[in-house]
Order: sequence, then C-alpha cells, then structure tokens
Amino acid sequence: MATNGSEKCGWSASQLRKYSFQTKPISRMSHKDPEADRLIANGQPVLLTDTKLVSTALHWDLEYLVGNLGDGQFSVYESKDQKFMYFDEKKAKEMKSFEHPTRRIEMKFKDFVEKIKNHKPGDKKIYLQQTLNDDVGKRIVIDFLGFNWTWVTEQQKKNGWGQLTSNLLLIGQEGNVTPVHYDEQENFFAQVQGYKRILLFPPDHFEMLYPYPVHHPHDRQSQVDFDNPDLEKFPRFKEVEPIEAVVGPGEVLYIPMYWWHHVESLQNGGQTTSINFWYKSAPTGKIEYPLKPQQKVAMMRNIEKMITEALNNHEEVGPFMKAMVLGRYS
Ligand SMILES: O=C(O)C(=O)C[C@H](CCCc1ccccc1)C(=O)O
Ligand SMILES: [Zn+2]
Repeated sequence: MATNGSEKCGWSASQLRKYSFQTKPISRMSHKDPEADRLIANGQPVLLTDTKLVSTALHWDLEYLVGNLGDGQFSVYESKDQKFMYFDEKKAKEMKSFEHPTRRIEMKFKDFVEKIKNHKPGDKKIYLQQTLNDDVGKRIVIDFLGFNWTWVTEQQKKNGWGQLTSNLLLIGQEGNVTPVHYDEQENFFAQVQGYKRILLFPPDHFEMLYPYPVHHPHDRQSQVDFDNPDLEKFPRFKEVEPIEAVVGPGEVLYIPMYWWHHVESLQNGGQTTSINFWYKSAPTGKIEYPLKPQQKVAMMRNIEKMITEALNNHEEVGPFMKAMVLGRYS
C-alpha cells in the first residue's frame, strides 16, 4: 500500500475523497520564511506550519468545550448527506422554489455533543458553525486572548486589510464536506483538532466552476457537483487545476479572498474543529491594468446585481445579456 509517510503526518491518502481531477500540493512553510509574507502580500495561498495562531485552543476537545463554552445557543446545520452547502437565508425567503439542502437548528452546546455521541449510521449528519462571541465562559475568553494576535494583526496591517469581521468556530463530523465556494473576505483558516483537506482554485476558475447567479441563495457556490459533474451543462469543469492542502492541528492556511475552496473533514478521521479569521479586504487603490481576476469577478457581480435590479425579474437577465453579447461580442 503506498504510504505518504502518513505515520509521520497523522492521516493517509485512503481518507481522501476521489474526484475526477488531478491536484498539485500547496507550498507549506514556516511563517518566519520571507516567502510566506511575499505569498500573502500577493494574494497567493500558503500553508503555515508554525504560527501558534490558535495554540491556546489546541486542547479544545468536546469535553472541555462543554464545560466552558457556556449556555448560549449554537447554530448547528443538519444534512441528509455529507454535503453542507451554504445558502443565504434572506435570498432563500425570496425564492419559493428553493430546496433547502440543510436545516439550521439552534441548540445548546451540550445538546450538540450528545447528538455527536449518539450519532448512528443513517442519521442526518451535523455541523456546528457558530461565530465566536462574548457570551462564552471565561476560560474560553482566556484561550481566545491567548491567540497569536501579534502575528495576525501584523499581517492585517502589513497587507492593508480591513477589520477582523468574525471568527467562525467549526465543529464537524468525519467525512463532512463544504462544497466549493468563494468568500469576499481574506481568511486565515486555523485547524484545531483533526484533519481537513482543502482544495483551492484561483479566482480565474470562475468560467470553469459556474457559480450560481448572484441573486440565488447559493450565490458564491459552484453549480458543479464534484461527486457527479454534469459535463454537458458545465463542459469547462474538466479544465480545473486545483491545489491541495491537508491541514492538521496547529496549522494555518491562508485562503485569499475570491479563491474557490472545497473543504472536507477526512473520512474515518474523527470529528474536526477549526477556527477561521475573516478580514474585510484592502480598499482598491489606484486601478492598474491589466485588471486582476478578483477585480473582474467583483465587476461581474456588480453588473449582474445592477441588471437584475433594473429588470426587476431574474428570468429576463439571461435573455437580456445574451441579446447584448451573442453575435456582437461573441
Ligand atoms: O472558512 C471558510 O471560508 C470555509 O469555507 C470553512 C468551511 C465552512 C464555511 C461555511 C460557510 C461557507 C460560506 C459562507 C459562510 C459559511 C469548512 O471548514 O467546512
Ligand atoms: Zn469559505
């Protein structure tokens, strides 16, 4: 059996899902390597092995969290399969025909842990996704204050990013998948417990990942099902060239804004815990040409929003844009 030296790195290739495309490994390095700062400054992903960003959370197992997270409500998503596709609840309200792929339940942390413990094959899968806020126990506050704010705040300043908008606490079951999507924020993704495989696709993959329309509840998510890609509808999907990282406890992955990412908790790897750090982007300074792919995605989003609002009817957007382009610009 081919090993990847997994005895050293705590996981094996057999725990990774099989997809139709090849991947290339992401570069891994110390945060002290000047190459790391160069990559981050250029909006390139990099896996940082030794930031100690969340070292004070590495002991956050379920037992400790039950005793210290407090009595607040936590957002827990349940899915009939392993996929947890995010959707915008406001946009879902506007779209009667929209089929909700997951259901959000608010519950106390101890009830979430009970559900994890009593989970049987065939039960709905669950995924806790909750923004860390200040109604947590004081030991959690102490751990939180112990994060490496010196380093991450230095990165924020150096790269001219906006404010830290939130830290999302993510606790998922083995095998859970967050399908490929992009976010409009910079992200330091810190792994706390267990292993996650992250596939990353550059922003120019917009044409190969076929995102839903902007007004759709699944805005920013790809229409392509990685487990069963419809190459008739999405022919350019076969051109994708992702890079890949398996992140383990203590490791931090920089996911640049607009970079597509797919996240899976390794199969048979036990439950996973992650904390992300989402930052507003740097303000666009002087426009320089050629435009970056990220800027073009932002432009396409604004144009789509404007046309949709002006026509005040989603059905007319396609024909309107086709009339503009077919036979004229194509
Ligand atoms: O940190 C990130 O950006 C991730 O995608 C991490 C991902 C869960 C994110 C859920 C989500 C997706 C879109 C909008 C709001 C919330 C995971 O770890 O499964
Ligand atoms: Zn994301």
